[in-house]
Amino acid sequence: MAEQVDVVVIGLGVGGEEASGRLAEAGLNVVGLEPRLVGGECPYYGCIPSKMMIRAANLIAETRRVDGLAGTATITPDWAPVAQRIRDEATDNWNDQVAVDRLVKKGVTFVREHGVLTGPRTVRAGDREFEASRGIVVATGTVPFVPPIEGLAGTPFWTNQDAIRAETLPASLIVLGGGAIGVELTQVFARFGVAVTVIEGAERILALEEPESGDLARATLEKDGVTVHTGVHATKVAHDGGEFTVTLDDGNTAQGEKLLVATGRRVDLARLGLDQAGLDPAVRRIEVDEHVRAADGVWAVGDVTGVGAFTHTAMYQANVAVHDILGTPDAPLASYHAMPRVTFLDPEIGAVGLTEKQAREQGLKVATGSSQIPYSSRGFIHKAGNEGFIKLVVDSDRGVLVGATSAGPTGGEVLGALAVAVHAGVPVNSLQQVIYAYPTFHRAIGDALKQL
Ligand SMILES: Cc1cc2nc3c(=O)[nH]c(=O)nc-3n(C[C@H](O)[C@H](O)[C@H](O)COP(=O)(O)OP(=O)(O)OC[C@H]3O[C@@H](n4cnc5c(N)ncnc54)[C@H](O)[C@@H]3O)c2cc1C
Ligand SMILES: NC(=O)c1ccc[n+]([C@@H]2O[C@H](COP(=O)([O-])OP(=O)(O)OC[C@H]3O[C@@H](n4cnc5c(N)ncnc54)[C@H](O)[C@@H]3O)[C@@H](O)[C@H]2O)c1
Repeated sequence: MAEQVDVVVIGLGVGGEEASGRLAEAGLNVVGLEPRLVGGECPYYGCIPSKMMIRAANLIAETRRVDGLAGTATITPDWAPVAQRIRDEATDNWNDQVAVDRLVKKGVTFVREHGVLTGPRTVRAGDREFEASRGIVVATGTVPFVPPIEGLAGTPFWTNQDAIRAETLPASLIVLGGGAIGVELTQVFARFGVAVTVIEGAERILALEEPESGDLARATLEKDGVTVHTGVHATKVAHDGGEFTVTLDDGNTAQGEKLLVATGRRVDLARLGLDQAGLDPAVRRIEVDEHVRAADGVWAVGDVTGVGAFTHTAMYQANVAVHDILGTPDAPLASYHAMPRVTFLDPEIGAVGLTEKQAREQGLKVATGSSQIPYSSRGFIHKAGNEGFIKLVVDSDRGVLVGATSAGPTGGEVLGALAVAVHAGVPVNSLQQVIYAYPTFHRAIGDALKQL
């Protein structure tokens, strides 16, 4: 007999944890299913441990900038405190008891099982079955996409999970894929002395961002001693027990003690039973409407929806789902026109909304303005490590920003102002009247606006 509940949440990563906890706190009878770690990818293998690694790597780089600005400094990089901090402070050695307790305290019935839809409102979890009167929230995230390259399957390649777990570092590393995961981890390992080679199939790394961002990221990594191949594909991977050899379609080869595959993510819906809820199990993402509804009585949140694979997106969609399920009057509707993202390189590369190319492809009449951080007063003062730029993308017909990039020492923080402008459609002539404090990095926004 199916147990009667209000809501079943399948997958308790960032999105599912937020949705289930909030719904339970609102008084609903909520079951949360998670076979692995409550919290998902972000706290255990993603955002948090990777940003701890980045913090450490940036300290090394910043120490190396002391010479000539503040005296002399030497640093001997040591991975041990980073690996230890990831175990002690980020992941509790990959133990989620604290997260489980927090969720249960909010009133969620936690079941450590894989969930399978068995009908429009029913979910099987191990030997239990639940019938959800209000509905089901699918928050099952993604898994690494491993491309079908000859020889790759069966080799001991790393995914992000292995990279985050590393207790010792290899002498050399090949990184397949120059997206967010690839470039962030590349810079970390390079700054700790690993000889890193990046292989990216697209013409630039950070291929979906402005070309200026990819060029800056490449220059930055090369300054850290990284070898970057772009516009080339791996055709073959071999592992001889000690070393990987990757053959490229331009005839070159790359060698490394480890190989990190960071070629994107994919949904893993094969065993979810989506067809039982009237959804196509072969989809590459679960499409949702502005209420994040996927079907009658089914909501989907987070990476599984394919709308920007970010923790902030999962939280945002969870909030929309919670209000819709609770029937809140004037519930918020999902809109992604001001999607922010920050690649935590040094310099940080933040962006919001459309790139110039995307805006043109949408048929907008586009104007752009840009400024260079090193030529701003604050950039001049900062000196070593001051690389970066602001780029604004304007819909000239409406006179509003539709996209922007902010790269620099605090590029992700400066992005906040631009995200507000794109989100709220603040008129450009109003942005031009803002008093930008002197001498801040964000004052470079004012310089870029002068070009419009
Ligand atoms: C290295 C790395 C760095 C990142 N850095 C950032 C960053 O700095 N900022 C940022 O915003 N984002 C970052 N991300 C992305 C971020 O981690 C994801 O966007 C976020 O985790 C998505 O949350 P989610 O809830 O959709 O999915 P997930 O966190 O993937 O959680 C999904 C959960 O569902 C479970 N599940 C799957 N199938 C079932 C089933 N059938 N039944 C029950 N449970 C199931 C899984 O076990 C998993 O725990 C990073 C990702 C990586 C890999
Ligand atoms: N700072 C952040 O917010 C952050 C950090 C890390 C990850 N993430 C999220 O995680 C997601 C996954 O990250 P990711 O870096 O794996 O994916 P991605 O989609 O960002 O980048 C994958 C890259 O691999 C390349 N690629 C694919 N197949 C290839 C092949 N066979 N050979 C060479 N290159 C190939 C693609 O062209 C692409 O540039 C991102 O989309 C992002 O949303 C976010």
